[in-house]
Amino acid sequence: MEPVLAAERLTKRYGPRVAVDQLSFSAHAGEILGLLGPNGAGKTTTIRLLTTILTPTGGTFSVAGVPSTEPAEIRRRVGVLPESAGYPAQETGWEYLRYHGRLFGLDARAAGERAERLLGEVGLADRARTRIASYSRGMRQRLGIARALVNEPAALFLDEPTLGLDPAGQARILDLVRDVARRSGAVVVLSTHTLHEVEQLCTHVLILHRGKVLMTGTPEDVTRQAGADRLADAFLVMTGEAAG
Ligand SMILES: Nc1ncnc2c1ncn2[C@@H]1O[C@H](COP(=O)(O)OP(=O)(O)OP(=O)(O)O)[C@@H](O)[C@H]1O
Repeated sequence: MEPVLAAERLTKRYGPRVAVDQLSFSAHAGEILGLLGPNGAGKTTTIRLLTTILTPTGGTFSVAGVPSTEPAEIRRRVGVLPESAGYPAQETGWEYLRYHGRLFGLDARAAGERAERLLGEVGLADRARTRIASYSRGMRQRLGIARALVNEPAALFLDEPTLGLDPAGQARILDLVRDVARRSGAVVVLSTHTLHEVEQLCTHVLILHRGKVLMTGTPEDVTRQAGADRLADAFLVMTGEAAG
């Protein structure tokens, strides 16, 4: 089976600083890949490269077989919830999603229907016609995930999707991500600092440190390879060793 997402020595430099250093990995349909790493490890830069917001300084990647040399085509196949998304407060959730559907070329009716369906999928059907200004943070995050799904992407990127949410809000996002991966068959890549979230949700993990891949595999593989009992301990062992 061809990977949906593949990176080969993907690199991003800012002057002398290497934010992402020869990153290679692949992910297949239905996988949920957790990007882990301490602050500054390169998680956000990786997501920005793979969604074509940034241009690599080295290496290549592909999404659903489309090479990184065709960024416009990649953009049609990816969805992203950025680290801190802004929303038009005066619009309703439905208007917001319909607008994005139109941007991706749906006609008014199809875009309206897509908006309706997605709002249902993320548990916002009853708030479809209220202004985003009245949405809680958790609701906005779910709206952001719906927006990222408007173009039915092959790869969905979520940058710290549960940041700042209470435990119930976090659990709701995790259930939603699991549902999306199962229903759509998309590869989901999410960055997080919450290790128990990764243990509960991710089929694979990629641990980054100073822009390099320290380890990759299933959460169980990574835990075992680090000689730890829990992923959290494995993470500390690896990033601690690498830093020391
Ligand atoms: N525009 C930029 N100019 C210069 N350096 C940058 C820029 N963006 C990121 N960096 C550097 O690249 C490295 C990786 O940053 P990145 O934001 O990708 O890390 P991260 O793993 O997402 O961190 P966090 O967990 O804090 O969000 C850091 O050293 C950061 O300072």
